[in-house]
Amino acid sequence: MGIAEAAPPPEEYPPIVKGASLLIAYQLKNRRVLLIGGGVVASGRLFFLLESGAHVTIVAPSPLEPSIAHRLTTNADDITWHDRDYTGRSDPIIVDDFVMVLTAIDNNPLSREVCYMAREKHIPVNVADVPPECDFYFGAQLRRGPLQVMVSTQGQGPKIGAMVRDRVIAALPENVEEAIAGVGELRGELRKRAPGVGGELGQQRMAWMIGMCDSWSLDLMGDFRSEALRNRVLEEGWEKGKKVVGPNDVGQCPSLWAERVIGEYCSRLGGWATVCGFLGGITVGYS
Ligand SMILES: C[C@@]1(CC(=O)O)c2cc3[nH]c(cc4nc(cc5[nH]c(cc(n2)[C@H]1CCC(=O)O)[C@@](C)(CC(=O)O)[C@@H]5CCC(=O)O)C(CC(=O)O)=C4CCC(=O)O)c(CCC(=O)O)c3CC(=O)O
Ligand SMILES: NC(=O)C1=CN([C@@H]2O[C@H](COP(=O)(O)OP(=O)(O)OC[C@H]3O[C@@H](n4cnc5c(N)ncnc54)[C@H](O)[C@@H]3O)[C@@H](O)[C@H]2O)C=CC1
Repeated sequence: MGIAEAAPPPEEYPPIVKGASLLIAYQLKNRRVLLIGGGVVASGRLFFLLESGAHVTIVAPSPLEPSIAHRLTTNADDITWHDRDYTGRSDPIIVDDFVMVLTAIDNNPLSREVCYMAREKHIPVNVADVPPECDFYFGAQLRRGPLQVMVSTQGQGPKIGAMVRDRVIAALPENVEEAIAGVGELRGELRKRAPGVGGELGQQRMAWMIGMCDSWSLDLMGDFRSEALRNRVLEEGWEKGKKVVGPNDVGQCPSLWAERVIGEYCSRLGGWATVCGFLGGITVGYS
């Protein structure tokens, strides 16, 4: 089929509205990052860098912001600290040795100099005090285990970004981490039963996972951490014609009403399996 034939009518494509950032989840594990500055902003940068598994070289004179001093003791292997001012082009520490450079100093001209040094070497740079010189911005973030959300306002309203982030936190289901863990394990086992990359099988795997996620509410997907339930949906669903099986098909959840009314008791009583089984007089066959 030719490209023209396959393409839907142009009005179905969203228009391109330039001026956005590219939001990506950058992998920094064991990569070396240069952080210049030791104040409040640097302390926030350090936290996120350490959580991402980076090795951070800090250049900043004493005294450091207290949380940075604390991380030096708790994460000694992940941080190299040079207790002095960074001097720009004349400094023995060169940007070439890092995959990313961050400045968080109260010195605009030096920040710009570091920025140009990094640009010359095509190393991505964030300059906290000079937004136009940033290759990337930080944003307001939240993390629940594997779940991460970042809000960006294109440099215009960072505090609004933080306020929106707080609303997202309030709207998150309590057990979203469990749901992700459950779905992660289900995907892993599906891959074992149906290995391989791409092709028709890949399409079928993806269609089945999408169907499963659509059929199970976020509140219930944590139950996929049960091996017995995973086996059951794989046996009764995937193995039988790639059929999507919902919670009702496996006696999992009577209704959204029940979900609301008894949800809070679930953890105490050992999870939805116990509660749904008890209410419906059903033995669901897993714990
Ligand atoms: C461009 C960017 C570059 C970058 O830092 O990457 C940048 C730049 C600047 N911020 C400044 C000020 C403030 N920044 C915050 C807060 C945050 N700023 C963050 C990101 C960003 N800030 C990037 C754009 C993000 C986006 O697009 O949304 C957050 C989201 C993430 C983080 O820093 O980790 C974090 C909230 C995190 C949280 O709460 O969790 C507050 C509020 C507060 O502190 O409570 C204020 C005071 C209020 C105000 O000024 O609005 C100034 C000084 C302005 C001046 O001198 O007047 C500059 C420089 C300038 O604008 O020139
Ligand atoms: N991106 C953001 O979220 C925000 C950015 N800013 C900007 O970030 C900059 C830093 O803010 P803060 O951390 O609050 O300032 P701060 O005054 O608390 O810290 C500045 C740090 O830079 C260090 N420093 C100064 N010259 C240095 C050099 N040559 N080499 C190494 N370290 C040096 C100081 O010793 C100090 O540790 C400010 O210029 C401000 O405009 C401010 C608030 C928020």
